[in-house]
Amino acid sequence: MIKLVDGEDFTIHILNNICFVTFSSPSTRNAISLRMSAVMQEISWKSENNISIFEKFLKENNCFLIIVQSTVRGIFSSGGNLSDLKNGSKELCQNYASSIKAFCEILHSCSIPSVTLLAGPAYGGGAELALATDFRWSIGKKSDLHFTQMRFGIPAGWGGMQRLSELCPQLSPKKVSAIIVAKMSLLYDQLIRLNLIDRSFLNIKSCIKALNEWRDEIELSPSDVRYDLMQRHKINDAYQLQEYDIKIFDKYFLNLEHKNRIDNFFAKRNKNAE
Ligand SMILES: CC[C@@H](C(=O)O)C(=O)SCCNC(=O)CCNC(=O)[C@H](O)C(C)(C)COP(=O)(O)OP(=O)(O)OC[C@H]1O[C@@H](n2cnc3c(N)ncnc32)[C@H](O)[C@@H]1OP(=O)(O)O
Repeated sequence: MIKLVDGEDFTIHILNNICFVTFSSPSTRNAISLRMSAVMQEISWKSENNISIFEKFLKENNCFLIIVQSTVRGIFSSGGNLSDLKNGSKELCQNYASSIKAFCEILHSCSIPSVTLLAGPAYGGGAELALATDFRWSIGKKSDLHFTQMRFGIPAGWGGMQRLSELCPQLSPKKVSAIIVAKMSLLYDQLIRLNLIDRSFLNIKSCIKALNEWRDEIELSPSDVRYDLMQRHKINDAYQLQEYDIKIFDKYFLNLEHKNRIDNFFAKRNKNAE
């Protein structure tokens, strides 16, 4: 196991090519503290070569998947740490939201698939954190997202409003504003209907099994094709994306690896038929 962050309530480590971002603060129901945001700021800061400490860590340790999870039973996160925000001065809290936002930005913009494991509800900024990853998998059916920010008189500040429209085109910017203004919740069944929850599991064991299978499939894929495919999301223009897809298909079609894999397919089939 290789660790990047090793706090009592917030850790980031890589095990078997999977990076686990883990929140473990039962006493605050996994509220995101000022200290956690300071760590996020440090690891999200991009140096001269435009790569953050977090991305460097992922790259150097050949990470295939990023998992964001909670070890606190029954909840993903209660969002911003309200005690810290109540007691902290404006100066102390000035980088709080932008640091968490920068970390969320890396989760969905980096070239490694990311998934949040939800085994309970998320509130306010916790819901935004859950929206930062590419996928959301639910363990059980209690993974509701509660947009409670307006209870405290603020809009969502960690990129969650844009992410909602991005992940779910039927949630127009106007609909998202209405959700936030009215402190609405998106309950499990709605999240399924909106495709905001991608998979559901009865228990953690079956979820971990699926994660490991996913990891294995990624490892089995040819690394150069995988690399090229995982750059697609950086292209926003539809025409340029079409051109890119044609280019990478032509690059690999009937090359040695492609031919070998076809040979292996037939060899395996013939062996099974014997
Ligand atoms: C700036 C951030 C902002 C954003 O940008 O979006 C936000 O995130 S605003 C915060 C949004 N969060 C919420 O609206 C959730 C607030 N909390 C609750 O509604 C409830 O605590 C809960 C999460 C539904 C859990 O309820 P329950 O299981 O009944 O536990 P308790 O209420 O008794 O809480 C236990 C313990 O945890 C502390 N706690 C809970 N949430 C937070 C929080 N967000 N920040 C700090 N501490 C939190 C709570 O005070 C209790 O502590 P003790 O009283 O010391 O036991």
